[in-house]
Amino acid sequence: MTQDELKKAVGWAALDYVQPNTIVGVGTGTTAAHFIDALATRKDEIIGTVSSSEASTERLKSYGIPVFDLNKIDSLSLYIDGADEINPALQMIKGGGAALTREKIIAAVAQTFICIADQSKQVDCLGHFPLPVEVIPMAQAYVSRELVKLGGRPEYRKDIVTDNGNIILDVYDLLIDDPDKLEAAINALPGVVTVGLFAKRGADIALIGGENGVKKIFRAGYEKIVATHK
Ligand SMILES: O=C[C@H](O)[C@H](O)[C@H](O)COP(=O)(O)O
Repeated sequence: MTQDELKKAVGWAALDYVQPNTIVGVGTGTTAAHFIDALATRKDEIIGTVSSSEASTERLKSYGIPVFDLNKIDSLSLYIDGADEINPALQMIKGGGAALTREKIIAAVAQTFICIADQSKQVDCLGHFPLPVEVIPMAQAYVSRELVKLGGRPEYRKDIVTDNGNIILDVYDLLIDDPDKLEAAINALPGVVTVGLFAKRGADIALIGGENGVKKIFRAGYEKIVATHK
């Protein structure tokens, strides 16, 4: 199977976790796009969605799926999104598509975060994928110097302005042996909007697509959440 076929398999597998009469949090990227395609087949059962990017909002709306303002939502039971890397503790690097900040906000609101990814995203230790950091433009040089002090090699991502009007620094050569500590350290730098390290709030369930089908990995306590729709 191609990587895109594996992404499609997990995007459609996630559909079984969607409950009728709920609002669904929708992520960004090529894997999340497959989930949106799947969700469109059940659009009349759900109330609507909240979206983590303009790109996903556009795709959702192209199917006639309502997209709500997160500020109008009291609670969110489910968020489904991809990842660039995921470790055995279900901590992730995200932001390859520059949507990390809105993704992190929705992940924080959601009761359950299901990560959908093909098997190439599974790693023992995070950091092979360059770590995206969303930065306010005037802080680019300062934040870059601080990221070097933290052991990384930041590179400005050319031709990208985030949905929030900011820039992305991709940080290479980081050995992320303590994801919680690094997430807190980078988020504390003035000028940083968000780091794409999802350590404190990782995924609760991972659906990993491989040659032998979709493997499910649960954070302790989340095994009780089962796919109910068939
Ligand atoms: O900013 C983008 C997101 O974090 C994506 O979920 C991540 O980059 C994975 O994307 P894809 O599903 O295209 O591999």
